Amino acid sequence: MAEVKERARVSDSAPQPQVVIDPTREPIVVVDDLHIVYRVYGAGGGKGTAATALMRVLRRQNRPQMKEVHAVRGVSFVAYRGDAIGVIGTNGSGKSTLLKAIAGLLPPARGGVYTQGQPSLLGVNAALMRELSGERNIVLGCLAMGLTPEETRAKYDEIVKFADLKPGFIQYPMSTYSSGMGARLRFAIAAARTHDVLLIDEALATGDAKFKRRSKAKINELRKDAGAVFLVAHNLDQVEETCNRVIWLDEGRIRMDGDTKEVIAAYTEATGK
Ligand SMILES: Nc1ncnc2c1ncn2[C@@H]1O[C@H](COP(=O)(O)OP(=O)(O)OP(=O)(O)O)[C@@H](O)[C@H]1O
Repeated sequence: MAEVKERARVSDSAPQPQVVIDPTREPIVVVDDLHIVYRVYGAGGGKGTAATALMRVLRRQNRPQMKEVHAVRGVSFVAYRGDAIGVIGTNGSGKSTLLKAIAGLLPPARGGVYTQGQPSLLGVNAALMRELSGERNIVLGCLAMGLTPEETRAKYDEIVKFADLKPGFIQYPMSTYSSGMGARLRFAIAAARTHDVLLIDEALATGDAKFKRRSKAKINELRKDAGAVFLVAHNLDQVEETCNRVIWLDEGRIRMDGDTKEVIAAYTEATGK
């Protein structure tokens, strides 16, 4: 496994660490001074009671106030071919936002994301159709990922086997699945093809121990062909087992980026988790 150069730990107020470029490896994702800002309309206008609404009318504030949430604040790093990067941090530190931005689902307020190839975001909320059967979702999911009908047919059995649903469930609507079953099927579909950049957001959190073991093996397999894999997870064991590098986000900024064991040790010490 290629060595990832480590960056120094920084305090909250200090500027974020310099990006260390490794010219011997092929860059797959370049994130350059990325800022993501959400705009929340209606925020800051009190508790939304009739009285506050009346005040707004009297003050001729027709539009509710808008609040900005600066979720990612100047994040920069380079992910190289073969990297499996765990993204960790406390609730609200910006992990999911960073993944969505890499997937191209959120426009940067400043800076940019450059990827080699097409990023695929595999999240617990991945867009499968709840009212359709698992069977139909496999076919639609594969076609949506760009597989041909022949490739879809060839992959079908492997997907069903990997999802390992209870007998018969593959013909039932996904609305009848437990959250764990849905997550397994989504993961199985996404794992059916190789991805240039694979982004996994807590997808494995709902699986049982056996599924977690199998999905870890699958991620390692995907890693061989993928450009880079990103994994957001609260379960540090899972990150430790799967990733060769970890980015620790703190209030939208990179606190540390480097070797998995060292970053997790520093994070555990700082947060007591
Ligand atoms: N759609 C949204 N609109 C407004 N603010 C948002 C939205 N999504 C996230 N945020 C805010 O952006 C910040 C980062 O959220 P994000 O979900 O990226 O954090 P996270 O590290 O993934 O959190 P968690 O561990 O709880 O999943 C938080 O302050 C959150 O409240």
